[in-house]
Amino acid sequence: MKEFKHFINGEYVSSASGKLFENRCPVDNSLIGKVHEAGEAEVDTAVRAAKAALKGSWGKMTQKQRSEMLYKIADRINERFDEFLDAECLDTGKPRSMASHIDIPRGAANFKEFAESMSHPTEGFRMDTPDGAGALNVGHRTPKGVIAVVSPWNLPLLLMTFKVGPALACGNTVVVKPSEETPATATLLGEVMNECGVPPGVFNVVHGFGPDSAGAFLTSHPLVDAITFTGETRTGEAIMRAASVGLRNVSMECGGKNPGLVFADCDLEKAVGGTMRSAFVNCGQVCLGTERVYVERSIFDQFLARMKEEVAKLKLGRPEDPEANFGPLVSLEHRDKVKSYYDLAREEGATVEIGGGIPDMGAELNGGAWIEPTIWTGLPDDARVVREEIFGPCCHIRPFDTEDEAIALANDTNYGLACAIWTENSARAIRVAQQMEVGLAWVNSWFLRDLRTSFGGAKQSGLGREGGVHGLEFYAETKNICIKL
Ligand SMILES: NC(=O)C1=CN([C@@H]2O[C@H](COP(=O)(O)OP(=O)(O)OC[C@H]3O[C@@H](n4cnc5c(N)ncnc54)[C@H](O)[C@@H]3O)[C@@H](O)[C@H]2O)C=CC1
Ligand SMILES: O=C(O)/C=C/C=C(\O)C(=O)O
Repeated sequence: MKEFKHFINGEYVSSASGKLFENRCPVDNSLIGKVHEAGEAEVDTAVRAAKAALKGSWGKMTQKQRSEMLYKIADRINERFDEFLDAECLDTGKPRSMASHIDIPRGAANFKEFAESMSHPTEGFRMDTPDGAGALNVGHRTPKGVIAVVSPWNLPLLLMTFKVGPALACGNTVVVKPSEETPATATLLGEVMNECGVPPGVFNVVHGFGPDSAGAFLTSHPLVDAITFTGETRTGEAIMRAASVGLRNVSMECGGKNPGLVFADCDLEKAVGGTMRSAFVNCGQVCLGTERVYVERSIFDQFLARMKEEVAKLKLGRPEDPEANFGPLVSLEHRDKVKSYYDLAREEGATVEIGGGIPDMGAELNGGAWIEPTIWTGLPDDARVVREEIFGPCCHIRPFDTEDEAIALANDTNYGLACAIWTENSARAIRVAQQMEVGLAWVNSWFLRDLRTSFGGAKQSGLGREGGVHGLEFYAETKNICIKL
């Protein structure tokens, strides 16, 4: 049986308390291994190691040397691709076909893409002074310090490295608290760090839960300088409260209840294909996923019929099944949550167009966290199923009559992460995208990611932007140096 230890100061260490928790595979609920749960002592050791590393050889490296190290990390992840793939698929149950195209390549790319972050030009202004000699203002960046990275289970390696990459590129050190559901790839990354010569203390991992556990101990640790988080909005609020002590900076990518807007002038097959992906890929466990679909009335029946045809074709199966494109949810606990929304949808008056239950996967897999991909129609706009993030393979499809109505419906939410607009009319696409209250508006696409672009949410979907140079605002401290001439 596997044992997942903390990675602190370049070494794998157990918890002094001897506390362990189980890590189970959602495919069949089999036991993968036991995970050490960090107490305050391990978190403190990790944070202090990270603090000390800032002053060691890491802190003295040039930007070029750090970039070279990040390239090496990316290359090493790619060399150990299959180990990362196995670990991610075992923890999450997701199809290998998906993880090998998205999770692991992006996990590596996140180090390469952000390697040069700090070399982005800083601002400079010459100013006049009364004596006529003038002064020069030069922006100067320094690392922020120890960054706490609290990451979720849906795209474990991808979302963790999306934070670790730029944090290291900017010269910080990190303490990662991966989700308790998915400890494997963060643990494996420790080996890669050592193989690439990353100095001890630069990258640390502590395992455990949120409240009264590693997550809370880490985010309230006074030597943590900033916290980056991806997960549920309510967890984000708890972390902000912890960060308010000592006025630490936070970057938050939180929940979504993202709309898809399908206009009659769309390319129907593109819209169906894109909406299928946005609602059902990764079993609907993507914060950017579409859970509300608004379709212009004249094509509503046709669109719905095509979606049902495509859902019926989804092939549920084990990660290694080459035909399977749909895995289980991450855990039985999360399955219970999603299933409770399936039940609620019926109570709220939905028509279940397809799915709505737990599939019979056969004796070997029935213990797993399987759930049917589901489409509903007929719910009122104030139904909880239409308003709350479910984070499962489901969507509600509703007709609209005018562009203004579609925009109003789409924006009628506390969230504001992403949207997908389907139309072949470019003027409409731009007009609608500009009015969407979101951080990410996709037109005739979804989850198409250029890592140089800004990433983050509006309203209760997040705080701040990461990605490209936008991450510099968070991962680096900018100081203005004013030189009197
Ligand atoms: N990418 C996203 O936007 C994600 C959204 N979710 C949403 O959140 C719901 C709940 O899933 P969870 O895994 O429970 O998400 P969560 O937001 O509770 O967990 C995310 C991370 O935060 C940590 N955490 C939890 N409470 C904490 C606290 N008080 N202080 C510090 N760290 C804390 C967790 O251990 C985990 O590492 C899902 O059903 C889904 O709706 C979940 C995962 C990812
Ligand atoms: O492409 C990214 O950087 C992130 C994608 C997905 C999420 O953020 C998420 O599901 O949380």
